[in-house]
Amino acid sequence: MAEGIRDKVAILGMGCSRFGERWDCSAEDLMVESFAEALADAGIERDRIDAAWFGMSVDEHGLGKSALSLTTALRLPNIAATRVENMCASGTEALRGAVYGVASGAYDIALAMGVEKLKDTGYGGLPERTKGTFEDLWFPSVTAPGSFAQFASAYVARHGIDMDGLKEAMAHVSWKSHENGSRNPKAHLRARVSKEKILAAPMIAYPLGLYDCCGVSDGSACAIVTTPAIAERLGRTGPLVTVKSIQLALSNGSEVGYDNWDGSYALTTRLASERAYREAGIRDPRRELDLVEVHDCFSITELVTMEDLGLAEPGQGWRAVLDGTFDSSGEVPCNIDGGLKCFGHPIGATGLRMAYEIYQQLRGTAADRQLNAPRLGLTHNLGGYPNKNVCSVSIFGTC
Ligand SMILES: CC(=O)CC(=O)SCCNC(=O)CCNC(=O)[C@H](O)C(C)(C)COP(=O)(O)OP(=O)(O)OC[C@H]1O[C@@H](n2cnc3c(N)ncnc32)[C@H](O)[C@@H]1OP(=O)(O)O
Repeated sequence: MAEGIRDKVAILGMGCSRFGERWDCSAEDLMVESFAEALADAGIERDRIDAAWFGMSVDEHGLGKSALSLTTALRLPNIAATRVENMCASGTEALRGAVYGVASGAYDIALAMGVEKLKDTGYGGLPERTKGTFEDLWFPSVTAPGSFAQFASAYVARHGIDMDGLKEAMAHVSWKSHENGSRNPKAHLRARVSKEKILAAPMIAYPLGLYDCCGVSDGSACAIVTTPAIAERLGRTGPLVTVKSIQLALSNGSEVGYDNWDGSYALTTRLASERAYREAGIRDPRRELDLVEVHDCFSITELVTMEDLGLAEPGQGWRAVLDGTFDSSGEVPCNIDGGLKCFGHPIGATGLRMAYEIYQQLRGTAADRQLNAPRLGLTHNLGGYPNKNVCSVSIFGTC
């Protein structure tokens, strides 16, 4: 029976670029920025890295879908490197490759890098033609805000609450993200915004207004991983952060193909989190998890995800949000770094950016955002649309 990866791999170093509108930088510059931080944090030279995984989602490369853009940008020493793509879970997919490579014993030290340079492409949530570097990207009939907005209408229909009540809870989610983002020097959108302003904002896709949407950002994040024994031999100081679980669940068509999914929740989040909790040995996530970083591409996604992860009862997530359960001072702080909403959402970097925040928090290096001695944190990505998606759930800990 497969025994999983629990505690077989430790994070030796992590880095994250500043996110935002980085017109002055190339994707290579962004990768060098996060890689330099991760190397310094790991305390190793680049030639100690045995293998690399590279997550990127939107852009086609002139070099095909290889990882050459990574190995040339970082001048990696002719090692094995693989590009992976799994929508918004691409960064976590890169981390999964690196962690599994080390856990299998094939490599001592591996790198996971995620990057996306979205602003240059014109990518965004509105329905229009966008430009890739080499290929036009064209979403003629569906947009991300339009698709995720349907979570909200399905949620009110299923749970019999009114849309005004739900909008208030969604405004709380966005208000919290802006509060958290304002304390993060690497975040893209750092302005604090009142709930009144959030509720009065222009509509993007009913009922999602401007502040219910994540930003469109450039950025990169990376991790260098190894075994706990090698980390110790390398003289790693401070709390050792290990990977407790990484699980993925992908839609198989049942949401759209059968009639028992009503659109008010993400089936894959429920499946991936059940598996992740089992692998990590977690029985009561709300009590055991000290913080979570979830895929708040839209405020309603965060709210629904709290229920799908078992952090709120079905139909009660909106109340828990309004009670402050997921605020920075709440029972389970969520998206303490600003989340996709305010840190930004350069798609291939997002999963690793979330891991970066958990890593900082567990090591006690999160500066103004530091929580009181957290020991266990979770990251969650939902790529694609509610009716057909890739979900990843990862758990990291120091215990
Ligand atoms: C992809 C998957 O697999 C799954 C997913 O994650 S789905 C999510 C994918 N990502 C998206 O859909 C992105 C959604 N967001 C957007 O498209 C855009 O932010 C938007 C359409 C909501 C607004 O874009 P826009 O109207 O072109 O705004 P833009 O011209 O860039 O900026 C105007 C101002 O609003 C601000 N702004 C832009 N987006 C903002 C946002 N989401 N929240 C707060 N402020 C925002 C800008 O900072 C700017 O402020 P200043 O005037 O003070 O400089």
